[in-house]
Amino acid sequence: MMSTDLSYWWSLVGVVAFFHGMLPREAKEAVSRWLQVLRSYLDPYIHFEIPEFENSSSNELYKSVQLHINATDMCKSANRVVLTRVRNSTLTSSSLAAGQSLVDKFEGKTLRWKHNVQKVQGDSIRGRGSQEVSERSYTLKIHKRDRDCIIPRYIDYVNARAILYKHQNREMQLYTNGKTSSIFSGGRHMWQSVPFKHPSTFNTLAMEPANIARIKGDLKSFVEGKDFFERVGRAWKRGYLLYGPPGTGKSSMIAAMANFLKYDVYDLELTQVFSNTELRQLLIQTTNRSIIVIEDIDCSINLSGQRSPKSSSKRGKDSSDKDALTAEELNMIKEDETNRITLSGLLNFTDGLWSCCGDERILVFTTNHIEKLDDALLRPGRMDMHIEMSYCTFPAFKILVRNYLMIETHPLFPTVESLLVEGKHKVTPAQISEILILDKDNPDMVMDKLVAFLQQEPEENELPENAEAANELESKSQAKAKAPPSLII
Ligand SMILES: Nc1ncnc2c1ncn2[C@@H]1O[C@H](COP(=O)(O)OP(=O)(O)OP(=O)(O)O)[C@@H](O)[C@H]1O
Repeated sequence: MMSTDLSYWWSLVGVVAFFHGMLPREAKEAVSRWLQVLRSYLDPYIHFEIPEFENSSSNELYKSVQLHINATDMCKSANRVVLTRVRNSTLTSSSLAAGQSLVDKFEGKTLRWKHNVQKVQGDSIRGRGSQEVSERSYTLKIHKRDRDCIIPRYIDYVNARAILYKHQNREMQLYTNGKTSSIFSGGRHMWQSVPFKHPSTFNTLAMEPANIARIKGDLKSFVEGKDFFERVGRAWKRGYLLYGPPGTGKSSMIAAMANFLKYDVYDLELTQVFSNTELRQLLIQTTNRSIIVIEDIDCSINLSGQRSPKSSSKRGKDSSDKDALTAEELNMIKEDETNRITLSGLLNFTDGLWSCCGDERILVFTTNHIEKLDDALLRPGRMDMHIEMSYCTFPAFKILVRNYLMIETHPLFPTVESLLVEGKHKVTPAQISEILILDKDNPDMVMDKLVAFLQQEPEENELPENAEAANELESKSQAKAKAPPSLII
């Protein structure tokens, strides 16, 4: 029945089109209007117009579509692409050339984007007469039956992709804390930033490849874990404790994490923070999707969590004996506690009430001496993953050689391997890097020097500690790391 109806309409359209050329102008226009109505009635698709408005916030959706088309690499399948700079941004993005269309898939449905560019006469500018300007829009073509079920979700998806694309292509920032001297801001604790351009990545990090894969996997599941964290009622944050001797790549690891996630880095200098209140003031200013770093946590400050003997003796009474104190003395103690930075104040941000301020935060603590850390910091739930940055192993050495000398193998590799495995003395990736950087164009000379370095007696190669001390430290560290584990690598 339906097909008979349609063929009837189509024959009618054919007849009208045949006589169309012979009609007078008014009749032609009327027929065109009639044909348009007919076409939209018969067309099973609906066309959404998304125009770009110059200097208007209402073109946000147009921008989002453009970024979404970039983010999904849809442009790769187009014949003609235009490179443009996204307005009010440093981003360069490719967009579809005028008239080009592309297909997108969402929840199993097919959607088609078309880019329209039309030249029109614009307003006169400074009396120079009207100018030709381009009016741009995207048309989204979608089957009428899918309209209501997917359009809201699809537009949310396009916007989310655009935000992600912008985030991943923006300039990252490295923040450090300081105090303003302005009398107006009353010496407020603030962050100052510089662009963050550290070249370290997970490809340049010398570390056991399996460990790198685990850390990358952990970070990935963290960023994709919004729903999970909500479901289990935990703050969307993750803590990493990096420990190991100097020069084993703790700072390089932080930079690699930041580059992998495209997160800003807040390098918190704890020695410049004097109370829990100041610490709170700083931490609530940090933005979502950032890494907050406290380096050398063991020596940043006394984080024992105990009241300082000085303040206790000043009051002449033990603060734990609170029943024996007057209300005034109790107030003084309370005030003193807020005026000092304590381990519990810091931990409040890792798993206390304040841990929920902001989303997608990563906390990284580093230390050269895990054995010196307070057990409270190592308890499960505090730092989710303990990562040991160790002396150079042979697989890690191969990564360094590949990066510095661009070679995958060398006749001296077995010698280096046996020297590293023998472990007569332990060398850090930093020490090896210092030799590998000598001459990138002369691998033979560099490898000779490296073997000579590894064959030196331990005391000759300027290790910070002798082998015995290093071993002792390591066994203490291992004992500490075995303490109630989070995830230990
Ligand atoms: N695992 C590593 N992979 C690649 N390069 C490394 C590694 N470890 C050290 N290096 C090299 O040594 C330099 C110093 O390393 P880095 O500062 O990351 O060590 P660290 O463990 O943070 O040291 P510290 O405890 O003294 O801060 C880096 O700039 C890098 O060139």
